[in-house]
Amino acid sequence: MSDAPLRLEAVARRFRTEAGELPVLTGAELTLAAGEIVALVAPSGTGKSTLLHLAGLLERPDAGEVFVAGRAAGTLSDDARTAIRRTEIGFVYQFHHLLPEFTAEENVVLPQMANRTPRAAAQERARQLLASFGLAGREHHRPGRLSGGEQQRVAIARALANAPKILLADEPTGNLDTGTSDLVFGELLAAVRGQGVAALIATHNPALAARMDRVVTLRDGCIVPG
Ligand SMILES: Nc1ncnc2c1ncn2[C@@H]1O[C@H](COP(=O)(O)OP(=O)(O)OP(=O)(O)O)[C@@H](O)[C@H]1O
Repeated sequence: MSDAPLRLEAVARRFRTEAGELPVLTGAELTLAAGEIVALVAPSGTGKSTLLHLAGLLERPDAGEVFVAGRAAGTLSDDARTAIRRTEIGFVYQFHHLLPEFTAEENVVLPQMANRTPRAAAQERARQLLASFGLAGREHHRPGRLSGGEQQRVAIARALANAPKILLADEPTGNLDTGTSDLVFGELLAAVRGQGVAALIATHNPALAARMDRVVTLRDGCIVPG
């Protein structure tokens, strides 16, 4: 399935530490089908964030290959990888990483303008996305004036702003209380399903993982069914 949105082929990554070489990933294989939502559930320190960084072209593997929409990323220049990241991939982190001096709307507009969307169209999409997350009327609030759940909703809207094919999320509701986490996570899943985005979502929460299409884990640096 060469045109799957995301495919990892024998991906390996090791780090040099004071204690010696640490082989974190040793041959990770994963294919995300179009619109498929996969939970990545694995103990702390087994390489979930490392895997997401490689899948998102933020880092390069020591061996193996990452394919985005069938295109091998390894041979591409950093600029070409940045362009793919901007157009094809959305990221959500545990902490929202919103720009504090910009409003909610501007935080969703900026990645679109970086992608050459005209401002008016970007604003329209930002308003629609924010409204779909229940944030109508709060578009002009800065992150500091929003609750934790609202901030995370803005971060999800921002990740979806450029209509990516792939969403990568690292504990996207991990800093919220249980009730808010359940709500925001449900909204994230609904948005991802509604837009047909393929998603790889790391979580420690088995109840959240059970709401996805498939669960995988990491064992000895490889991806296995969870
Ligand atoms: N840049 C780095 N240099 C050295 N070691 C690193 C580096 N990045 C990650 N590691 C190590 O690689 C291992 C995997 O880290 P990673 O952050 O991918 O795990 P994780 O499964 O996401 O953990 P958590 O659930 O705690 O976030 C850890 O032992 C970590 O200390």
